[in-house]
Amino acid sequence: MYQKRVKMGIFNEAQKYIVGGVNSPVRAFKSVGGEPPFIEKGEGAYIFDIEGNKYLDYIQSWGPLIFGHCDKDTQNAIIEAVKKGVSFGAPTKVEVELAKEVLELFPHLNLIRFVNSGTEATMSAIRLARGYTGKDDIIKFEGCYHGHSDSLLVSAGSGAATFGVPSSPGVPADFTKHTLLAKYNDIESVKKCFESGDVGCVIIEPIAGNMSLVPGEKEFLGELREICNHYGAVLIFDEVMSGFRASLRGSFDIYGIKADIVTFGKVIGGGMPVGAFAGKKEIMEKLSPVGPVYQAGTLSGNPVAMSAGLTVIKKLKENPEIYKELEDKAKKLMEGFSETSKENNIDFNYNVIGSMFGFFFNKKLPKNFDEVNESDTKRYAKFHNNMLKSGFYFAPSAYETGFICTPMNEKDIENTITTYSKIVKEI
Ligand SMILES: Cc1ncc(COP(=O)(O)O)c(C=O)c1O
Ligand SMILES: N[C@H](C=O)CCC(=O)O
Repeated sequence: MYQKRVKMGIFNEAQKYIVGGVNSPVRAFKSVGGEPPFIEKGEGAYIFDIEGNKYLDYIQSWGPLIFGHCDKDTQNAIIEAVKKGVSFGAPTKVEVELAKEVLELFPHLNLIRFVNSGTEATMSAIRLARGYTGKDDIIKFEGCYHGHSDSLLVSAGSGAATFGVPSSPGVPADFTKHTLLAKYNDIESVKKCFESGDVGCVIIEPIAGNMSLVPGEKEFLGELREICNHYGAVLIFDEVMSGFRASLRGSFDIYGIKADIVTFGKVIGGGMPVGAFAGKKEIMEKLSPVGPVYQAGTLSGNPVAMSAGLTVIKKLKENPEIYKELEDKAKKLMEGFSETSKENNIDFNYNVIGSMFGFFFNKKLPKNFDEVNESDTKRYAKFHNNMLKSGFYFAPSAYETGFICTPMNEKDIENTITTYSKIVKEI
């Protein structure tokens, strides 16, 4: 496992050329301290850094790699696609195949558009919803993260929460005055927003994975659907993270609630840069070139990314039993952590949904962002450092979700629990 971190100075070197040494803030380890390992390769459940250290990887590229690193089927699909050419900027058959495979799963989603990231998917979905309803105001929820587009970077979770800049400088107040903020799992706060603005759309992570893991309550999400119907607002479920992760059909399998638009990313691209948004025909047909709402992308529907995504989605559809297996492993991990914490008088609470897990050093199980913020993030930092030193790679922020992949076995989970019981006195 972990040997030692030889100081190669690559992080210093990186900071000379790349802002903060990283290309996405949370990777810089600022909230947990220390230096990020630079990763050389992955293999199944494990990653290896450039100093030869091996880590059991509970991040899995922030969710996409449900079959772990270097899954042979995904790799082969990518290799075969690359052999034919990496990009054409023209339609390809594989886009149609992936679209069919995805839409087949959701009776309420008729058309899809592929983009290159989750950020693009949510940003475009919002534009479409505004174009469709003709109303500018949107409701978003505190602690939910939908990528970094201007109107959604308000009281956001994930890296924005980690770095204490939930509403970013550089976003003009004029751009965010149409973003109304509601409290997660609190329908009264939603009603107030509807009464105070001209709301055309509501965007939510039905299973919030960017303030650690906080699931929406079924009754709350049902009421949200009703209130959107009442006001003629478009309901967008952001399932960039939970899609094909929480279960095969994401929140739809769990709550049975039909959003008007659903955004996808991560798993749908098998680790390649992909996002997508899908919705009801009458809404999606407002999108260019059929309708007037403009949206485009030079590399959108990239054949290499589509081939990776197609392979992963087909594999998941053929093996739906894996979700139960992944959930059992996640539960085992969290129960083990919980018992150890209890024995050591440490406040600990957790959530598990499918292959996703989130835990809080907190007396109670949080239901919204305010309650998440009551968690002990200093203790999380110590947890993170000690586990990393022992060869276990957890998210470098208390505001992120953890992921189980299929190559993780019982022994991996047991080793993680045993290691936690060894380091628990240090936190
Ligand atoms: C729920 C959710 N929406 C949107 C995004 C943005 O996706 P991306 O980082 O691919 O732009 C993320 C992750 O970052 C996410 O977790
Ligand atoms: N929470 C984010 C994605 O889900 C973390 C990834 C990133 O911002 O780099």
